[in-house]
This record gives sequence, C-alpha cells and structure tokens, in this order.
Amino acid sequence: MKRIAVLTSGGDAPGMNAAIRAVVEQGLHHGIEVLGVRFGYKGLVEGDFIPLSIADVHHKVKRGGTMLYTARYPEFREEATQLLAIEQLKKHEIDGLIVIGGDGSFGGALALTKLGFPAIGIPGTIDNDIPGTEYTIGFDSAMTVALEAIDNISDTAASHNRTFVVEVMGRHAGDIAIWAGIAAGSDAIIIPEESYDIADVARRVDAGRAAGKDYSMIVLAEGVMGVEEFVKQYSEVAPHQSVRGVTLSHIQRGGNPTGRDRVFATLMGAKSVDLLIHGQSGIYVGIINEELAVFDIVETLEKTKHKVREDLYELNLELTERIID
Ligand SMILES: Nc1ncnc2c1ncn2[C@@H]1O[C@H](COP(=O)(O)OP(=O)(O)O)[C@@H](O)[C@H]1O
Ligand SMILES: O=P(O)(O)OC[C@H]1O[C@](O)(COP(=O)(O)O)[C@@H](O)[C@@H]1O
Ligand SMILES: [Mg+2]
Repeated sequence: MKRIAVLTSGGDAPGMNAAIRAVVEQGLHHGIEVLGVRFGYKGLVEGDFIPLSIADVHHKVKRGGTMLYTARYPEFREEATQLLAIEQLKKHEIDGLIVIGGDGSFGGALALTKLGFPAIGIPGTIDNDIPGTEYTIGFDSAMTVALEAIDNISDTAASHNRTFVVEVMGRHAGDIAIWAGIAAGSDAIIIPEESYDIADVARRVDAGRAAGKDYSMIVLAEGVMGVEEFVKQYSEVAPHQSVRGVTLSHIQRGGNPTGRDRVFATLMGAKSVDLLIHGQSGIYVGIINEELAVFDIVETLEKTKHKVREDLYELNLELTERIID
C-alpha cells in the first residue's frame, strides 16, 4: 500500500480534523502517502485531491469543522457517479479510501465497497446515528454546546418563571436531545423514537412548578417537528404557562471539539490506517464500551438500526413522574 485518500462528507462534526490528523500521521509513520479529498464525494468525482503533510494537519487537531471541507452531493447515490469516483481513485493510484462521515456518507462507502474499491468508514456526525457504534465523532461536542446553551437559557427562564422549549439537532435521532436534556435536568425530552402526549408534558411541567421549580425546560429533537409548531400545540394545552421557543440550530456544530471527541477521533483515525495496511476494507471503526470496535459495512448497515439510549429516556420520565406523586 503506497497511497491512500481521506475525505469528510455530510454535516461537519467537531473532531473530524483530529481524525484526519491521525490518518495522516499514522499513514506517514508507515511510509504511506495520504491525499486529502476536498468537498467529500463531490471532490472525489471531480478529482479535487491535495497532498497532506504533518505541517498541514498538526495544529488542526483542536479545531471544529473540517479542514478538507465537506458537501452534500445527492448525485453520489447513482452508480454511474460512483464509477466516476473509482476512475479518479485509480487515476491517482490510490489504494484505499477512508470516509469520515455520517449514515449517508456510509451509504457511499457501502456503494464503493460493493463495487470493489477498498473503503473504510469512520463515524463522524453530531447526530450519533450510526448503527453498531455507541459513539460518533462530534456528538460529545455538539451535546456539550447544546447543554451550555440550555443552561444559559435556564437563567432567563427562571427569572421570568417561564417554560422554554429548546429545539436541538439530530435529523432522525434523539441522542442530542436525550443527553443534553437529562444533563440539564429537563422536565421533558421529546424525540422521534418515542411517542408522547402533549397534555401529559404540560401536566409534568405544572407538577414541577407545584413542587417548587421556578422554570421549566422541554428539550425537543428537530426530527419530531419544528419548535414553532410545538410551541403552538403546547400553548393550546397549557395556556396558563408563559412559553418561549428557541432553535439552537448550527451553533451546535461549531466550536472546538471536546477532549473525548478528539481522543476517540484519534484512535479511530489511526486504526483505520492500520486496517487498510492489513488488507481490510468494507468495514468501519467505532466504539463499544469505550474500546475500538470494527463493523462490516454491508452486514451492519443493511441489518442494524441505530438505537437511542432508552434507559436514559426512561430515567428522565421516571424522575419527572416522581415530582407528580
Ligand atoms: N445511499 C447512498 N449511497 C451513496 N451515497 C450516499 C448515500 N446516501 C448519502 N450519500 C452521500 O453521502 C453524502 C452525505 O450524506 P448525508 O446524509 O447528507 O450526511 P451524513 O453522512 O453526515 O449523514 C450525501 O450527500 C451523498 O453524497
Ligand atoms: O447543515 P444542514 O445541511 O442544514 O443540515 C442540517 C442537518 O445536519 C446535521 O447537523 C448533521 O447531520 P449529518 O451528520 O447527517 O449531516 C443534522 O443534525 C441536521 O438535521
Ligand atoms: Mg446523517
């Protein structure tokens, strides 16, 4: 193996740069040249490749975003486009490709694998929605930003004795909502994976107030509905509450990655190079019980679904139910 390439695709996630740095340093350590593909699969198809040196990557480890840029490029779902990408990879004499991205990007890695090109995935998405792995790069940073924002909002919420509904990201996944919600001591967490009764949410909030709370916090995952619509529906069942809605939006994707995101990104970046060197591909790396784990792309993506931490969700219900008793 002489030359490999790395790309980032889909939504950027804090910690992607730490993974890129580990890929480059581990590659160079083993005498392998590493090319960066700019703008994800779009750059792959267009041949937008740059050589990466230690000088390029070493100081990026602490930065959010992705130094390779990223793209959403729906055309990559088509086989004809995927074949163009393989042509580019062959033209540049690249022996293996590392894809850092989310569930969609892994669909691209799966397609390349099925077409016979060696690809390895590294989970990089704030949504934490990749099957198999318990952890994706960027989730911890985004969850921490969301939590800090909710904490800030709670200061003004308490001053006015208000109810706030805070909408957090997670396209189809409730992970950010559950983690930030439970960490903030929220009254209710509304996620796409679990059904809810809006009148029951209002009842819990009222019971919390009756028990002495001076503000109320509802954390809403974007996959359920937008915050404006939720506040509209909620205000109909709780007209006596003073309610405000906030959408945190892309602020959650920015900022320096947490230490946890950088450490796991570094572990997974180095491991993906080791796997390519050992002739392995069609797989992705991940984390289970704080340890590195490896998954078969085809098997895992086609047969497994991402699961949210139901235990945390249930625990929050239990904690807020106790107030009512
Ligand atoms: N089923 C698929 N087959 C091939 N490529 C895909 C597939 N789904 C997504 N992609 C590629 O991955 C990119 C990123 O996917 P997206 O879902 O937007 O973000 P993420 O990878 O972060 O979940 C898409 O724009 C497209 O280029
Ligand atoms: O930045 P965009 O294109 O508006 O996309 C927003 C979406 O991207 C995310 O921030 C990250 O999702 P992906 O990792 O799947 O790209 C989602 O939480 C959100 O729904
Ligand atoms: Mg995704």
